[in-house]
Amino acid sequence: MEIQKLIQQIEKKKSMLCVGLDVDLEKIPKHLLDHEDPIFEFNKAIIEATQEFCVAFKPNTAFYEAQGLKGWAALKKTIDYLNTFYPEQFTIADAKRGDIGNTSSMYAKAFFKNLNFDSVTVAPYMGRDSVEPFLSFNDKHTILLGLTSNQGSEDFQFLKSEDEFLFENVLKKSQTWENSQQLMYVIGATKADHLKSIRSILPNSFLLIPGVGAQGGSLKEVCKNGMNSSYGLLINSSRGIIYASNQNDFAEKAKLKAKALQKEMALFIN
Ligand SMILES: O=c1ccn([C@@H]2O[C@H](COP(=O)(O)O)[C@@H](O)[C@H]2O)c(=O)[nH]1
Repeated sequence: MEIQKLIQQIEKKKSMLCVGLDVDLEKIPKHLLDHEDPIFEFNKAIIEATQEFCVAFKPNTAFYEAQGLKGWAALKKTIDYLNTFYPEQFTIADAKRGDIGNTSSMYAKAFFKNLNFDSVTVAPYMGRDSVEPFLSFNDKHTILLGLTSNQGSEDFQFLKSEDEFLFENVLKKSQTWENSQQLMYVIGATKADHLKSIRSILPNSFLLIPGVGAQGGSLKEVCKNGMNSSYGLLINSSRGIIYASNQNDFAEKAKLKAKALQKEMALFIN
């Protein structure tokens, strides 16, 4: 999907919400387990209930890979469902890949060609040649882990050299890579106090922001510090939406959570 189309959707829906489809069989309503494909049944209900309030969906592939072949099949059915019935939704495979060049090319093929996601998350640690194979897909987006939401981000991402944090160095260097205009970045909502300085490095890039809700990040702080003139944010919530209830009313409750987040975001969208 072209960025312009994503921006139009944000304007139309007054939403920057990304719904995370992190499906854990132990957390979904028990009655769904009787279905042949409980993960897909759950996703379909969540997508139907929340799509009017969001502009993106993000399955985290770990939750599907953990279920083996059945999980991968459910992931494929989910992305096909989105591409068929909601092609206006931006899709993110949260897979956090990256390897030597020829292997990265295969990861890119898997998520962009085979599964047909709009974007995939990629770890920057192996450097330029591990990321450029993803960037060679013209109509697709590579979302680089910039500053993550977890506590362990302190271990490496905040190491300082020549007055610069390692994560800042990663952001700057990645902007010199070929087709860097196709890069987006993951920045944790729990690190909202760094968003202003990140915007001085990346004034135009879209940022995927996980960590509101269950991880305690503030939506208001994220919007205040992280938006740019093209909105520039996709704000993810997974558990806070999809596990709002584990009863028969799970989809209705997810809808209410998505609606509440959209309402809060709308205050920041013209
Ligand atoms: O820094 C990061 C990078 C990725 N994530 C992922 O986002 C969602 C967050 O889920 P919640 O339930 O809303 O906390 C999940 O898939 C993470 O793996 C992140 O949280 N932080």
